[in-house]
Amino acid sequence: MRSKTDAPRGDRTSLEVRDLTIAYGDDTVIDGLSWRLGGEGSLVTAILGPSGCGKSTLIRAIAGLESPVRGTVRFGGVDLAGVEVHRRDFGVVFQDGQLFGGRSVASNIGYGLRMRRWSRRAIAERVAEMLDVVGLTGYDRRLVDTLSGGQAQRVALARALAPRPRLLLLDEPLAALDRRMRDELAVEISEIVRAAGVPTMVVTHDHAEAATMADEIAVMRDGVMIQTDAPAGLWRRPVDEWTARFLGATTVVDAQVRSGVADTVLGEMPLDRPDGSRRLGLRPESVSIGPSSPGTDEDTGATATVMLVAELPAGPRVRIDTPVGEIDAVTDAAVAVGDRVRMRLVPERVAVIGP
Ligand SMILES: Nc1ncnc2c1ncn2[C@@H]1O[C@H](COP(=O)(O)OP(=O)(O)OP(=O)(O)O)[C@@H](O)[C@H]1O
Repeated sequence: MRSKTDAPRGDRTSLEVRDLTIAYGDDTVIDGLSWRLGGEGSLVTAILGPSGCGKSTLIRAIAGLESPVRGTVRFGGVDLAGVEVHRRDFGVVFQDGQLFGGRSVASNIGYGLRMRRWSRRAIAERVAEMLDVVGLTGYDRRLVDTLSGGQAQRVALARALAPRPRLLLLDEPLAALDRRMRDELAVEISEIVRAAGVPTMVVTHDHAEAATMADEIAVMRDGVMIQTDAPAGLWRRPVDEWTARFLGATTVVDAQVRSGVADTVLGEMPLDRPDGSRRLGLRPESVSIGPSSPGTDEDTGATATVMLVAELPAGPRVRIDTPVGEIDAVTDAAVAVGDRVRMRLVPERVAVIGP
């Protein structure tokens, strides 16, 4: 699909906000945020956070679409205050693409190039190249109004990347698409921006989407960056209970760590942490159940009763009654409602909460 790649431009770590404060009237949405985009080796950063936490506000402020009450947005060390949106050299894609209706695909993709006064020939070449990159070769004359949602977002991405921006800002680019198209396009966007070598910030509230696209995820809550980490680090070591639950932990249990073993009411698991108290975040995949061995399992207390069995595409999901209440778990064994079962914690699927 792609024939050429663009040379990386700009310093990957050079977008930075300092003491950024944004308000709508009396409502301060971001209050003194200092944050830098992109850790070492990271090209794509996802901002993940619940609805209303200020993700779009942040990306709009970086794009120059919101004016800070206080603080700065800097790129490459340069304060962008007073630098107009189109002079920031950032590509932006919104949820609904915001294509220019009544115009062709080629006209949309060439927009930023005409603004920059590229020659007609250079524009035609770049548009053809971008159509190839986003898999829409042959669509140049199509009116954008006739495109599917997925095609329209591809055109929006091509339009944003055509002028070779130094930063790409994606605000919920897949939110308006159906699940299958989202999954497909998340992979494609990730491949395209990596081939282009453009540092990218993508706002989403979908965990899977964030993990698919990004090397690094920043969790935002009430205008504050709570934790920034690679996806695996985030799932396994959330900084606090709120983050663990936001990332999908449905149950939080206390554990006593002694000599590399964490002991909980749901059973034990190896844990390479100093002796002491810990809290563990569990999602359904963190607990696996199997047949109980009467007499032995009962001693450890790690038994439960099956309340419900749901046959999901990824395998059976069970609801079990445990000493900490009803929780969801997974199983490979054939179990039925009412069965007494043994619980096993799956260490690599358990979130260890805290620094
Ligand atoms: N133009 C505006 N005028 C007034 N309030 C606004 C405006 N835009 C956003 N807000 C408010 O600011 C807060 C943060 O909104 P923002 O859109 O940045 O959140 P978000 O994290 O992107 O949410 P979502 O995931 O739902 O898009 C919300 O309370 C929202 O109602």
